[in-house]
Amino acid sequence: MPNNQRYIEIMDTTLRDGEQTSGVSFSASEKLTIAQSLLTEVKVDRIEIASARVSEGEFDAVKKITKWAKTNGMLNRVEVLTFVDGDVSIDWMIKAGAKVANLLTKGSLNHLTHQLKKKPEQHFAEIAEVINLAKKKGIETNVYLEDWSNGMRHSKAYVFQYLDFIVKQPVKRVMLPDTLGILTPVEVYDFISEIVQRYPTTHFDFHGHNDYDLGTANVMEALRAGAHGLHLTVNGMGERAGNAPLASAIAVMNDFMPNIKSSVVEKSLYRISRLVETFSGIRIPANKPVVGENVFTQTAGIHADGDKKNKLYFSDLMPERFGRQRKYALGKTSGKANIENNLAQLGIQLSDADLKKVTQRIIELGDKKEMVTQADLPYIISDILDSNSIQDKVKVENYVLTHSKELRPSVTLRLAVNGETFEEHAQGDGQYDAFMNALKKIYKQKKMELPQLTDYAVRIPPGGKSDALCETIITWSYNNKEFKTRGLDSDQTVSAIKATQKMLNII
Ligand SMILES: CC(C)C(=O)C(=O)O
Repeated sequence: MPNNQRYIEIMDTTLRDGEQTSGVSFSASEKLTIAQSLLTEVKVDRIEIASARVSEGEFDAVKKITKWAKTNGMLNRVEVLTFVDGDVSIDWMIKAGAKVANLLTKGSLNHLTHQLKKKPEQHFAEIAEVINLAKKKGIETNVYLEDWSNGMRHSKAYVFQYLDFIVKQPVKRVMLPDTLGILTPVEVYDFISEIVQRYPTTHFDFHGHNDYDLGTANVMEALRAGAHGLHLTVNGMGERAGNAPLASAIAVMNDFMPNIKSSVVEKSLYRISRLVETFSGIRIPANKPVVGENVFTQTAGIHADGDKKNKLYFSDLMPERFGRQRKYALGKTSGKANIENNLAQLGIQLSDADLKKVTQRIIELGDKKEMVTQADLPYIISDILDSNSIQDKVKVENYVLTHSKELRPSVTLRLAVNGETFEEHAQGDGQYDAFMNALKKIYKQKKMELPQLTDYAVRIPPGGKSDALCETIITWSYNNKEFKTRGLDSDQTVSAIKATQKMLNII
C-alpha cells in the first residue's frame, strides 16, 4: 500500500446489532450463510455474530459459525458481544467455540451512575478482572464504551479517565459507539481527533447509528479524524433507525477518500444486500443508495436521451461496480429514448409506427399508475403486433361487470357487429363466464356460431415484479381447428375480454 494510504478495518455487525432490528431473528443456518458470504465474498475484516448468553438458538448459531471459521482459518475474525459478568459470558463463548470478545462497558457517567449504579473505579476494576480472565482463557478482548457519544458531550472527564485506564489493559481495540445516533459530523470529527491524538498507539473503531440519517456522514468524519476501523451493517439494519450502512460507507470511502483503503469487494455488496433482505424479511427501500431497486433507474426520458448522446447523466456511482445494471423506467414520463434503450437491451427492433404504438400503450398504462417493467415489453409488443393484423369488424363497445358477495356475477354487454349494435345482460359463474353468456345470447340472436373455449391460461411477465400486466391466452376450437388468441391488460378479466374480441374478429 502506498505510504500515504491508510488501511481501515471493516467490522460488520449485521448478525448482532443488525439482528436488533425490531422483528428480526435469523436462524442458525441463515446466520452461517450470511457470515460465510461476509467473510469470503464481501471480504469484511471482522464480523460480530451474536451477544453472549442470549438463547440456545444463538448458542447454536455461534457454534456453527465458529466451527466453519476455524476450519477455514478465520476464527480470529469472528466476534461475540460479552458483558461485565466475571467469566459467565466468556465461558458461554468459549463453549460456543469463539475466540474474540467485544466487551460491553459504560462510556458515559450517566449510564454508569443510573444503570449500573457504580463508581468509575469499581467499574474499571470489574472490567480489568474480565479482561484478565479472558486473556487467561485464551480470549482476545475489544471493548465497547457504550453511550460514548453522550459521554463526550456531558462527561468528558469520565471518558478520558476511562481511556487512561483501558489503554493500559491487554485489549486489542477500543470501540466508540454513537449509541443513540445523536452526533453531528462535526462532533464526530472533533471527538475522535482529540482521542486519536491523545492515544496514538491505540486502535479505535467507530460504531455509528443512523437516527438523524447521519450514519454515513459520520463514518466519513470518523475516518477523516483518524479512526482505524468502522462498524457497519448490511442495509443499515440495527437498533431503532439502524447502523451506518455498509454499501453506502464503502462507496463513499472509495469515491471521496483516496487515501483510505479497505478490503471490501464492491461487486458483492448488492448480492449480500439481497441475501440479508430475504433472510431478515426487511424490505430494502427502493431509494436506498447503492442497493435500492430504483437507484440506478432513470425515469425521465430526457435522462435516457442524455445518456445515449454522451453519458450525460452518469456519475462515478456506476451500477456495474456493485454488480448491477442501469435501467430506464417505462411509464408516462419515460418517452421514446427510454423505450428504445429497453428494446436495445432486449435486442428488439421496431418500425417507427410500431414504436409509436408501444410508446402510446406505455403512456396509457403509466397514466393508470401501473408499473411497467422491461419484462412487460415483449408482451406489449406482441399484443400490438397481433392487433395490427386484425381488423375490428366486431367491437366490444361497453360493458358493466358486477361481482358481489353471495350474488352471481353479471354483465351488461354492448357489442357492435359490422356497425350494428346489440345489448345483452347475463349471469355466470365468474365475471368472464357472465361475459361469455351475454356474448352467446347476442350470437344466438344473430344466428351466428361461436367457437368453443378449450383452454384458458393466465400469466404475468417473468420476475413477478410487474404490477402492470397480465396476459390471458385462450385456445378456441372452431370448425375442427384450434387457434389461440391473446389479451393483455392490467386486469385479468379485461385481458380475457380482449383475447375474446380478437377471436370474434378472426372467425
Ligand atoms: C451494544 C452497543 C455496543 C451498541 O450497539 C451501541 O452502543 O450502539
